[in-house]
Amino acid sequence: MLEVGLMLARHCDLYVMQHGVEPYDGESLEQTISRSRCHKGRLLYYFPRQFSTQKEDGDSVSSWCGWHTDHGSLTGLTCGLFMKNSVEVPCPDSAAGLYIRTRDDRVVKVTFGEDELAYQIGETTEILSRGRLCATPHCVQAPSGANASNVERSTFAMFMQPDWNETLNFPSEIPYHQELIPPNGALTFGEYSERLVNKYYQGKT
Ligand SMILES: O=C(O)CCC(=O)C(=O)O
Ligand SMILES: [Fe+2]
Repeated sequence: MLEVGLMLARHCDLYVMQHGVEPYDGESLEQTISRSRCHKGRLLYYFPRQFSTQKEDGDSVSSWCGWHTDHGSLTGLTCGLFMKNSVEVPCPDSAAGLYIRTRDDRVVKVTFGEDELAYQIGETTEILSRGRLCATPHCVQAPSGANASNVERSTFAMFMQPDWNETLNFPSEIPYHQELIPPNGALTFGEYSERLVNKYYQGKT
């Protein structure tokens, strides 16, 4: 997944340069990802919907995981695996699964097979590419209907991100989290991540 992610990162760099951003002063996505030892692989597990404590989300598109963007560089994903009572089952509801919001504001269901990988752009890439690449808003919908009971979902996500100690030079114009960036625009990815976590969980900056 990392190997393919690096190939994609190379294309992202070319795209960004073609769109008028100079070779990033050593901040190429490919190089940043390739020298990082800070990627995170996570096996994600979504409980059957009837165990959800959130009642208000009903049948919404984000009933399993709310709309968000990932904060790293690139996220690699495998397709969701659905299980019922410990046995793999076909997805019982064609509306269930991962959704993204496109640049032109359409909500699109992401479909890909078990021998394929999907990649999403993270916020750090949006910021460092001066907005030429956009972080991918996404959410996950739980299955509904008679056959959805006891159905759980698992998938694997690899969050590719800069090294904790990598200094990132943030541009003066950034689309979000502006208040987290010091006047000289320089923060390590670790400092940036900690500021983000404080912002989300304690309302501190
Ligand atoms: O489960 C998925 O397909 C997406 C997971 C996700 O968005 C995340 O963990 O950040
Ligand atoms: Fe995500």
